[in-house]
Amino acid sequence: DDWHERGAAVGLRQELDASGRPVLRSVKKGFRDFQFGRTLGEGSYSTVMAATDRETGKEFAIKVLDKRHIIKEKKVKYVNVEKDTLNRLTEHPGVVRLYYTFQDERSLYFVLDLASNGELLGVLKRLTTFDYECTRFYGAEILDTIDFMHTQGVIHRDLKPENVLLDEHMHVKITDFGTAKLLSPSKSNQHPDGISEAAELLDGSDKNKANSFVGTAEYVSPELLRDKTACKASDLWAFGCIIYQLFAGRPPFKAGNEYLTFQKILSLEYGFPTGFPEVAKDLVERLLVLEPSSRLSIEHIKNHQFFESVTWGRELWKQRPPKLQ
Ligand SMILES: O=C(O)[C@@H]1CCC(=O)N(CCc2ccc(Cl)cc2)[C@H]1c1ccccc1Cl
Repeated sequence: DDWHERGAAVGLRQELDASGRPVLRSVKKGFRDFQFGRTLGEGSYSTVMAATDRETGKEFAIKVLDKRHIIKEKKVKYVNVEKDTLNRLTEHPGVVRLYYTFQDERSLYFVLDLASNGELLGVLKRLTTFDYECTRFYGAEILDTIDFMHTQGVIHRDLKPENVLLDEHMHVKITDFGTAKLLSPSKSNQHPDGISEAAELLDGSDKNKANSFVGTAEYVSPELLRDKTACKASDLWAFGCIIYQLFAGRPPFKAGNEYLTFQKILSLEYGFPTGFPEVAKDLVERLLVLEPSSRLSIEHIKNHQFFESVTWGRELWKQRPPKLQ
């Protein structure tokens, strides 16, 4: 892999074995190779720290998990899901990249991209709401990334503005895949081809349905609440909530406590504030639909009038993001 080439290129001291043959070892690094900096975020099972590679000066975000806590809370499965998901989702600009992992007796470490402009939620809170152009641009980058995840057979299951990070150029980097659902390879790279996709959605018998996990109250889908199953369309429900929130400055379903929020979701109890753009309203209304198979597919969302002027694909990520004001 490129770590060896990189190692050779920068002239790392080359170990030689007894007979003088170069010992090829992965240039994977460990705790001592980094200068740890500020804490970027605290999760229930992890802490993310900024860290600089002492040798190259490159900055990373390192997610640190305490083994004892993970084992005590029976979350070992999530650790492996996050690693396997990130390893499957390489090479897309909208997904935070996992360079490598390492461990010591106490902790596990994930060496990730540093998205230096933090969470989309933070920017939204500072601005209160996004204008049409910014909502369309960030909505497009998030949708393009969801499309990539789904074709790779990954359902994120906890999409929300806190999990949409912004890199140094203000492009989207989606993170936090510990609660993702990896579909079996057969169900991965298909676009909604009608029969099998619809069947997977409708009869709920498909074994790829997730269970025993509920995302963040405001963005959780009705099917997850009703029958504890998540499917690709569950990410599109969350996408609808995010588009609504960028324009309205708050999520569509929010009540005094989780139970009341769940009730609003299951009864589709939400409204649009005055001034909510009609075209965006139409899109959101076709995503916040109780029946998952009746929600717009990604292709239909891309062709919706709201995204009329967007050029999808690689071009999207080469554009300079609109000024957030
Ligand atoms: O899959 C891997 O990359 C290695 C394989 C070898 C290994 O021991 N681990 C750690 C396994 C593990 C997972 C959870 C806990 Cl709480 C403790 C150990 C894995 C690991 C190391 C560092 C970070 C994450 C993981 Cl899953």
